[in-house]
Formats: sequence, structure tokens, C-alpha cells
Amino acid sequence: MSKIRVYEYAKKNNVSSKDIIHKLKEMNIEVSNHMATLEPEVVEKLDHTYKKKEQKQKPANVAVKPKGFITDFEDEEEVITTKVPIKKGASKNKEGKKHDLQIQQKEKKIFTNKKNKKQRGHEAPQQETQKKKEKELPKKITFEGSLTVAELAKKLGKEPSEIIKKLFMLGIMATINQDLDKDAIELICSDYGVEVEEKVVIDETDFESLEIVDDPADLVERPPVVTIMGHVDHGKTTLLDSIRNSKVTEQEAGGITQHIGAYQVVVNNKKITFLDTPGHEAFTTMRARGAQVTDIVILVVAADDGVMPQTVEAINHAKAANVPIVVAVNKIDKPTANPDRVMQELVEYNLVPEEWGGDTIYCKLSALTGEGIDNLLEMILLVSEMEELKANPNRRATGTVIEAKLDKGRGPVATLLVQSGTLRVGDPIVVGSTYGRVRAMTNDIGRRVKEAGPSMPVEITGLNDVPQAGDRFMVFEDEKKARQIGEARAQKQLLEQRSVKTRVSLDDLFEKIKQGEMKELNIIVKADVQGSVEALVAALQKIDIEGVRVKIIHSGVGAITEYDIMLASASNAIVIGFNVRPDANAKRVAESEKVDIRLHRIIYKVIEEIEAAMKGMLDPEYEEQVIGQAEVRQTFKVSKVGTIAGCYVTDGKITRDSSVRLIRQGVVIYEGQIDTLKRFKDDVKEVAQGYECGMTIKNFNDIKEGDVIEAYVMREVERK
Ligand SMILES: Nc1nc2c(ncn2[C@@H]2O[C@H](COP(=O)(O)OP(=O)(O)OP(=O)(O)O)[C@@H](O)[C@H]2O)c(=O)[nH]1
Repeated sequence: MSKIRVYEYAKKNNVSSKDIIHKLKEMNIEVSNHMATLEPEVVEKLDHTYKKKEQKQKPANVAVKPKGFITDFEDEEEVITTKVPIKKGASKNKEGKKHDLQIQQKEKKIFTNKKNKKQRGHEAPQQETQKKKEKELPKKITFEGSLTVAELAKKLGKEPSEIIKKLFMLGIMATINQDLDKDAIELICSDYGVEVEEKVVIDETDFESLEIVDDPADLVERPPVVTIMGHVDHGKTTLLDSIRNSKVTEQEAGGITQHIGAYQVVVNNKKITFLDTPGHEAFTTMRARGAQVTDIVILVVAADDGVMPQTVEAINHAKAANVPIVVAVNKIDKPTANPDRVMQELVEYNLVPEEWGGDTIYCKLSALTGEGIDNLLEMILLVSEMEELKANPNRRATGTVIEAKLDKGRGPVATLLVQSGTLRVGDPIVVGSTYGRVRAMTNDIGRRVKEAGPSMPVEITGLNDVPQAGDRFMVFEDEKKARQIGEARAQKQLLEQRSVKTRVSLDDLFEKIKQGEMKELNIIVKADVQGSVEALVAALQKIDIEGVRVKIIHSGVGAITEYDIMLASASNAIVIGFNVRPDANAKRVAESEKVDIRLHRIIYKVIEEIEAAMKGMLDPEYEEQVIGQAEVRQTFKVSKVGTIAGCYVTDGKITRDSSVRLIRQGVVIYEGQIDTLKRFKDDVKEVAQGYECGMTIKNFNDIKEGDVIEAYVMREVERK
């Protein structure tokens, strides 16, 4: 006899798994849960019990037939005619909770009338009809989310009042229209001996959030996915190339390496997948899009250069993503190499080598000569083993887009990393918000393949559009479904782009704290000098308000870069710039990723702002609004008054109370206030475009012909 699981046995015998587990307990047989397998002799014992029970139950069932409420109304013509259409309506009308409710209330009324009749002594004929029409208890009921008392009563063919009574006995006070949760439904049903099944409504369009739990027995080991990070010129590309050249070609002679964004090598008969875009970019782009692809980060540090700013960034990226780091101390062939120094420096970042009592693996190597690379690969396998990376290859494939482009000849081309299941040619697929059927699959050496299992990167064609790196994909049962879901997702994405703002911003921070969504505020600090970075970090870490902690996920010297923004986006962080500004790329990305950047010049202001935001007390926000521009055509020096600028308003208007900035050849020379604004001899409040005027600037006389005076005001803007 083949083994059977608890739930399978329960199903076969029409009882709940709980019942079986309970029975087994009585027999002193311990099982962990409904997935546990039953030995044949246990099944035999159970069979014995349940067969006996069945025999006993059969005649009993007839005798204890429940009083269904339909039959209760049997003798009332009027009632029956009301009920028939109601029943139809209620079962067909899917959106009709309201409708249902009205119906139920009607029934309740009827019920009261009937009761009175009952008291008048019509009991004998009623019982007879009852036997004829009485509904049998269903063996099983299903529900989605919850049921009202009335709905449950209907499913069980019972009167709501009976259910209410039962609930009352169980200590639950409920009214007829009250929603019952799963536990209450199960309690009532188990009382009637009816099995319950909760139908989980799955929104397949949101497949990222679906957690498909595999039976541990179906999981098999999968190759690790590795990303190489490190400072500029420390040898990332050289390392990727030399690993690939030494291993790939060895295995697959004749293959021509293709850049598809990732490749696989074989070491000791085991595969390792490398993402071959070095640096943080690929890593953070993926993470910002919610995809966790990398299992292990190789941190490359040149032994002749040591820890550099991007080394630190890489460490922070890996740590923020909770990915283990293996350190590759590179360029040991160089005479100036000093691996020990690298190790010492990295200890400061909690990467303590094993030989010094820590748990970080360090591999000394030369990407150029190839020395130490085999060891690195073995170490990767070791870490991967410790991480117990597994996946189920026997289901429809899911995974992530590594790269995608539009090819002139082939149309949209995407490199997919299969993370679970097996992807096959011909599979109907949704990739991000694109869809199609996998037309052709090519591996990293340009060979056509028919299928790709977990951790394997493949390039596919056959999509209707180009997805984005970091998008997730999923295979569906047929093309129609894939198209439907793909289109729904494209529509949803469009709507989201138009409206939502998902990241944390200081302005909505307080709301999130209040709603308990936030326990840690992630912050990235960039400043002009190391001293400021340290001072700011220390001050920020001291803030403790409403139980929310500030967590500095990255700090560094220099302008705010695109990488900072991507890290912020991936980790839902706020970026603070102290005496530094975002570069153009960073600004652009911050806008599209909706990352909040706060620029300051005084430390206590930063602290004040963060504290205020945490307390929900941010001051109103002001925005500069340029109202006009004037060109300086002539200057007059008047003792006691200073330099008067004879201007022509070229754009907008200049008002007496506006602030001004003096611009000379594109450079802001001075910012201040207007002192006097005159037309001819008269003081005026404003001068419009196309008019001339005379102007002096408070405490500033260095005005020259050709300068541009820009007038602006600060307006309070509504916080977004
Ligand atoms: N001597 C020596 N030179 C190396 C080694 N690894 C890399 N290099 C050299 O270091 C320089 C930079 O190497 P890359 O591989 O381009 O460094 P990278 O980290 O990819 O640099 P970016 O792509 O600019 O971030 C190149 O001139 C390499 O030849 C090594 O192990 N030994």
C-alpha cells in the first residue's frame, strides 16, 4: 500500500484533518500536521475506527435529520413562493451582499410569523412535510474570506437562529448579518460534522506577491547567483572575464560567449551563475524593483589600493539586502599588494576574516594571472551550500528579468533568470507588464536550448514589448490567460505611474509611524567632508522618538549620486545631503523613483527637521518662484545711495518686496533684497515686462552693465 498523508486520508473518509489528528492522538500516535504521512498499519487502525463509525452513523443520520428552515415554512403557500425566487436570486447575484441581506431580513420576519403559528399547534402535519423536504447537511461547505451568520445558515441548510444559538453557547454573541471569521465558521461546522474549505481568492495579476510554497520534498539544490561589486578599477570586469574564460569554454568547446547579462560556469560538477554587469547598478536596479536575485556578493578590493568609497557602498548595498559577502582581495601579483591592510580596513565594516575569529571568507587572488580563482569558486560553492539554496524545478517557471532590449531583427529580447520551476520553449508567459509565448531560448554561449531550470539565465524572444530589468516573470497555463494578465498589469502600471507615491517622505513619515508601518527610518547621509558625515551620523542616531529608530544605511563623502538614490529607493530611505547636492542623474532618478532628498547646511537643522517629521510637526514648505528678470543696461554711482542699476524688465515683473539674485555670465554673484525700486523719480511697487526702472540692492553695490537681476518670491506650498 502506498503511503498516504493525513489530509488525503481525511478527504477520502470525508472527515476533517483535525479529526484525524485528534483520533491519532487518542491512539497515542503523534503527527506534526496534516501533511504528515501515515504508515500502512496506522491507516489500517484508522480504517477500523472510521468504518465502524460509518456503519453506526448511517441509520442515525435519518433519525436526527435536522430541521431545515425551508420545511419549517412548508405549510405557508405565501412563504414558499417568496422563497423560490429569492433562492435563485441569491445564488446568482454575485455582487449581491446587499440583496442577500434584504432577503435574509425578509426571512426573519416570516420566521417570526411562523413561530406564532407554530404555537397555535400545527406541529404534527409540519413534521411530516419536514421529513419529505428536509435538507440534508452538506458534507462540505466552501467560503471565501468570511460568511455572515445568514450565509452560513444557508450553506448548512439551517435556520440563522440555530446558528446564533450555537454561537451563543460558544460564547460568541452574533447577529444575523454579522461576519463570522474562519475560526467561528470552523467551530460551527465541526459541531455539525461538516467539513470546511476556505477558498483563497488569488489575484494572479499581482503574481509578485504570490508566495508559492513548495513541498520541501520537491525542492532540489540550485546554483548560487553571484554579483561582483567593488571600487572602480579594482578588477571586477577582469575577474568576471577570467572566470568565464577559464571555465565556460572548458566545458562547452566551440561555444561563442554572448553577453546576455549573466553566465554560468561549472566548478566541481556544480554550476555557479554570475550576473555579468559588475558594480552596484544591476544589483540596486533589481532591488529597487523589489527583486532579490543575488545570493552571494563578491566584494573585489584591490590589494594595492585598499578600501575605497565604492567598496563601502558595495558593503552597504549587500548588507541592506542581507546577502552574504565573500571578499576577493585582488591584484596580489602586484609588488605593492598588501592584503593584510585590506583585511584590517574591512574589519571596521564588520567583515572579520575567519583566521581572525570572524566568519567572512577572504580569497586572495589575481584576476589577471588567474591565481586563486579556483579557490574563490570553491568558496562560493561552500557559502552556497551553507545558504541551502533550493528550488522546485517541477512547476511553471518564475523569475526575474536581468536585461532587456529591442532587437531590430528579433523584436523584444529579454534575459531571464529562472528562479523557480522550469522555463520551456512555447511557454505562455507574462514578463513585467509584457506577455507572449517563449519563441526561442538561447543560453550564454549562444546555443539554442529547449528548457531552463532554476538559476539558469536564458535569452528569450516572443514578447509583445520590452520589459525592464528587475521585472518579474511567470508562466501561465495558456496564452489567452497570459495576454489577459499581461494587459491587466500594463493597465495597472499605467494607473500607478499616474497616481501613487510609495516611498517614504518626511512629510508622510508621521502618518506611517502613527499607523505602525514604520519602526525604523532608513537614512542615507552624504556630506562634503568626512568630519561632517561622522558628526551627522552620530547626531541622527541619537534621535529616538515614538519608538522609531533612525538607521543609517549608507554614508559617504561627495555629491549625491544615482547610486545613492537607487539604494534609497531599494531600501525605502530618505537621503540627506549636507553641503552637497544631487548630480543631474541623481535628481532625475530621485524624481522618477520618488525618493525624498533633504539638503542642508547646518547640522542642527537636519536633526530638527527629522525630529519634527517624526513628531508630525513639519513647518510649512516654501518653494521659490521666479517672478521676473531684468537686464542691467546702465549703472550710476551716487554717493550715500550706492550703485543704481538702470534696468529693463525682460520677463515677468519685478516687485518691490521680491528677493533678487544678481547673475553675471550665468553665475550667481549675489542674493539679497531690493532696496529701492523706481520709475523715473517715483517709488513704485512693481515694474512690468517691457518697462525700464531704477533699482538698488540692499548692501550691495557691485552691479555691472550686462548683469541680469532675477526677482523671486518664496511661496508656501502644500505638502505632498
Ligand atoms: N596587476 C593586476 N592588475 C589587474 C588585476 N585585476 C585587474 N587588473 C587591472 O586593473 C585595471 C582595472 O581592472 P577592471 O577589471 O577594468 O576593473 P573594474 O573594477 O572592472 O573597473 P570599472 O569597470 O572601471 O569599475 C585593468 O587595467 C586591469 O588589467 C590583477 O589581478 N592584477
